[in-house]
Amino acid sequence: TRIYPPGPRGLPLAGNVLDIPMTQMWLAATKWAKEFGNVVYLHVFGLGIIFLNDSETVFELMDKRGAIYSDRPHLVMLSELCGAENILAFTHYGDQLRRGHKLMHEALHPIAIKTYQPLLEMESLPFLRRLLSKPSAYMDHIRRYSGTLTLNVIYGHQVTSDDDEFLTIAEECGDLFANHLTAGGGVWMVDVFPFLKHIPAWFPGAGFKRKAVVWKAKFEEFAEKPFASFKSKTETGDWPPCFCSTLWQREGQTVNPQMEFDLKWAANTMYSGSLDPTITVVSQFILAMVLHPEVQIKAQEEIDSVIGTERLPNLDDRPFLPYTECVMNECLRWTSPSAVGLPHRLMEDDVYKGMFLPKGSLMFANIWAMLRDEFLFPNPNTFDPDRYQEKVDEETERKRDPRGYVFGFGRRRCPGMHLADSTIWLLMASMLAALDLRKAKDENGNEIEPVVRINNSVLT
Ligand code: HEM
Repeated sequence: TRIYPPGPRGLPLAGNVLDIPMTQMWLAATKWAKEFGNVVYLHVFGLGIIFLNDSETVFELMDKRGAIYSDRPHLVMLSELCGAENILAFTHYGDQLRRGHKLMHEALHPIAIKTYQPLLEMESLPFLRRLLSKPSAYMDHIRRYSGTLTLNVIYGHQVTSDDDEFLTIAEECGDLFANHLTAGGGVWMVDVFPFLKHIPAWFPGAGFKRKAVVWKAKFEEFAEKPFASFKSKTETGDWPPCFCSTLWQREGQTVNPQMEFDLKWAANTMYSGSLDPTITVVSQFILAMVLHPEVQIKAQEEIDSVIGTERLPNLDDRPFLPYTECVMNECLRWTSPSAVGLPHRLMEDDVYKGMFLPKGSLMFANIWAMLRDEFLFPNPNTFDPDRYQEKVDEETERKRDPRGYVFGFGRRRCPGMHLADSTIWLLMASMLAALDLRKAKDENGNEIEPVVRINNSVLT
């Protein structure tokens, strides 16, 4: 007989459909972990949903057995009807993904991203200026910084105004994606009952189909327009160095339709994948600094003493600013930008420590719980950058680096992690060097206590 991993007992047929919350899923997952252990099994109408709650299990399965743990679930609404299947984060494990990964890897490996360093540094000053002129709109400034930078790095497109056409499309698509398409956890009725996709759009109750037509067109515009603008430059040869130009040039005269398709979607994937998490980490950093002025002062003193007050920090300064590094580590850990990552779909039946893991199951790595491991991170709910200064052996040092978790695992691990790491460090260090981040004040001059609310959708 097959022994499934333990988990909450569900309804006879529908399974755990009532147990799975649509928001803050990591909190429920962490509660189950305490009750049931490192591997927790749930199912919804027979579809396995498995949480892996500790790093050893995740590395054992998602890394070492990556050959069968690297697919993504097939979501009819998201992938088929809205056309997101070409965005590589949702692409099935196979040739298209491999080609896309190869392109992204060429542009995003640690040495390649050094070429973007001047660009990153160039954008920090206008960002700080905008922040100083209107601090309350900080989220808009971070979004604009991140969007501007990504458009430049990927398409060589210079943003010159706030109403830049491509920034606007990216905003619209980001909003569609987070607040409409995946708002209910990314799962639609048509995902549970795929035959519904055949009902005509005019049919009563087929509102999802009418929405999908509009959203698909928007996503295609998002992939098409910046790429078309890049392509128009290839005719004159007047192109700044960027992800697209580097790969286009490498192909010489022989850019075939497949390469063009791959490049277009890899570029779009990088653009859509980079915006949200970068914005999340930087806003979490601002929150942490506002709540912990003593940490902010300590980091500012370090920066002032190492590089002085005459210039902004740059990436070459990074190795000489160890405390600032600890602050960044703790920002990545404390409210984890990605709490359960993106689900990996198990491609074959598997057995782990005697437990049967059925083919087709969705595997979630409980990053939130791993970053709250009391052995690696004592008092895990406390924001404490000093924890990284404590001397530990090499293995613990490696294990307590949050980068080993927040970017996901195995063959689907985030290809943008080195770029994200540099971008975020530079933003944090520049803000520490130039600004004092403090609580907002009300009309009577009293400080407003920030409300800490982490409320991501089910996927993040
Ligand atoms: C702090 C910033 C970021 C965080 C925390 C983050 C986190 C993640 C996570 C957790 C995944 C899923 C990994 C898995 O399935 O195991 C992922 C996938 C991905 N990320 Fe990131 N990411 C960040 C920034 C970026 C940037 C800057 C880019 C591009 C330039 C990017 C591109 C991607 C892509 C393309 C995927 C899909 C990979 C695949 O499915 O094969 N990310 N990221």
